[in-house]
Amino acid sequence: MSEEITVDGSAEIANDNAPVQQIPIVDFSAWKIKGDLSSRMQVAREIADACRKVGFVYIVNHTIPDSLIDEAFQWSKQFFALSDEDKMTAPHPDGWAVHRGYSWPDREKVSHITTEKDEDQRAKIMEALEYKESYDMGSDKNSDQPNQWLPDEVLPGFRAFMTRFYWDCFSVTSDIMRAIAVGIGLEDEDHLLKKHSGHNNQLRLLHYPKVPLEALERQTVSRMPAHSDWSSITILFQDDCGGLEAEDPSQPGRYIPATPLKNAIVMNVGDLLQMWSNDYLRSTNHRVTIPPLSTSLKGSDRMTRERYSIPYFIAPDPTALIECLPACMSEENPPKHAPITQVDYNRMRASMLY
Ligand SMILES: O=C(O)CCC(=O)C(=O)O
Ligand SMILES: [Fe+2]
Repeated sequence: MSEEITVDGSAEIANDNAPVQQIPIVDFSAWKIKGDLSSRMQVAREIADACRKVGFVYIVNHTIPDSLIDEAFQWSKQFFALSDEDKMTAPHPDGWAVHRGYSWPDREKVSHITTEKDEDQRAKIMEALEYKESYDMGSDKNSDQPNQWLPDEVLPGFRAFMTRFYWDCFSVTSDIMRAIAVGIGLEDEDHLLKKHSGHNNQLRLLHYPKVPLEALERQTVSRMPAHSDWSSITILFQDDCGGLEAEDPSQPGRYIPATPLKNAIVMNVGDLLQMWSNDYLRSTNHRVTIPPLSTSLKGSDRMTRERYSIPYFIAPDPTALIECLPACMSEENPPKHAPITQVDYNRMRASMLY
């Protein structure tokens, strides 16, 4: 038996005191059956529970068809297979203010915002080459973050597909946010969603090229250093390479592999939802490191596999105020964070990235 903290910060007795060792899997199919209130509640509770204990959850039987996910990865592969010259027709603008377009290897510095606490490790992370390339997109209606599309003749159909995929991702994440709202006891399932028009989200294609395993082992090269996301929530699709890991909140410094599960959504809580919920839900640190099935070669010839992933970050509208939800505070558990707008929080975090 152990003491557990409830949504308003009071304590209750619970049986489950086992160390968190894996990322829970939630079957989302019952959420879609509108009349079935008790099954919907069960899904909502399972997701909220995972967000509280681990901050990461696999969601299966969601509404994004497998064929669409496959197609997204095919487009991503085609994009990254373009010549450097072609990719550079849509470069990430200088500076941090616009986070759109193509970032070549080591351009974006997640090391600058790493959550790694060990001093020696931090020093290594700062020196390592961040060997990933990315392409970021958003809503065409977001004038603060203008898209950097490729000229259509460079990859015909790419823009149309990605625009559609962006809104399909928003549709499923809207449902996930509704479930989270219900799961943490909010009366209005749209409460969180009301601050999210969808125009401030970010769809990102990521490619981690193959790299000598020794370079990752010696940490002269990194894939993605440990960090938290500054979204409300993030969903992610990944190929079968592996290497994504989430820090175990109950054992800081210990990482749990987010082993690829075909077509599952990997969902994680971002900093904003953690702040909204007064730290009840966890914005868990995560990183991309050596994939488990890395090599068939020997010595310095050993190569890791290349890896593709597609995260989608949900953010509230820029002027939305992130302040503690009344349901998540009490006299004994007052708000832990000063209210802040999305745009201010984003500025604080993004300004260190480029
Ligand atoms: O590539 C991945 O699996 C993780 C990406 C990620 O954490 C991010 O872009 O914030
Ligand atoms: Fe992340």
